[in-house]
Amino acid sequence: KELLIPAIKQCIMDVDVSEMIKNGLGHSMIKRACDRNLIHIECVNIRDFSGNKHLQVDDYPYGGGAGMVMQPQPIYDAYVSIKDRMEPGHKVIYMSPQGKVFNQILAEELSREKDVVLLCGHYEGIDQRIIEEIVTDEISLGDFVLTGGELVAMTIIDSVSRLIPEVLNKEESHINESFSGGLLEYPQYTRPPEFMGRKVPPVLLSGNHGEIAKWRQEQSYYVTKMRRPDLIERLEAQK
Ligand SMILES: CN(C)c1cccc(CNc2ccc(C(N)=O)cn2)c1
Repeated sequence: KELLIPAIKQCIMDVDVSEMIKNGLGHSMIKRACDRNLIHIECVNIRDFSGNKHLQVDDYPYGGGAGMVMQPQPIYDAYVSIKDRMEPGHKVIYMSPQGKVFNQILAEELSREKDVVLLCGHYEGIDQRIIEEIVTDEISLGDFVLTGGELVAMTIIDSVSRLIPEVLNKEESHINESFSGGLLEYPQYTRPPEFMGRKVPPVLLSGNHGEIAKWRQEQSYYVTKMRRPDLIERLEAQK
């Protein structure tokens, strides 16, 4: 049964943070998807494989310098403890500032994978040899540094899970279509019709669905042009 469950199966991470991942992902969408066996998330603690009584998983960097580096052996042993339960050819993704910047296209690719391992490093990173030995892809959320890769893993889990069929209910699933047009979202309004003296654009109250769709397309294009002209260029390059 467990092997038949698609999508994200394994997060390899540090001991004191796996609770954060489980709790952080406890919120409704992910929990509901797990309960319905649409996704399966397991956390493996690298510290359980440290091999010494101090549960040490990091060490001083060769060549000196500040910070600590995670040793290769505990990570390797943690990976070996799960790899035979994974689909052959599964990706092992290491989250680091040196990785490929994550985006919706990459999220969609990952949502089609059966099994994915997310390797969360702490400290100043992990020994290069474990990257060469087991890592297939490196992903970054952007140009900033976190204390560990766990929050990156949670972000990837959330953005990928919501793309898996059936995870979002029918109301929620329209959201994917709007972004996947490559443009940013148009402004959204709901009740009341006037708030703090600000009215809802009349077209949205007109019931004229053709006009509404036209207004939304114009707004998406305008918002994108103003805030992310790079996305417009990318769209035009694709034509
Ligand atoms: C060299 N160094 C500091 C480092 C190297 C590897 C992992 C980590 C763990 N922290 C992370 C991970 C990812 C990101 C991101 N931008 O996706 C930000 N921080 C830090």
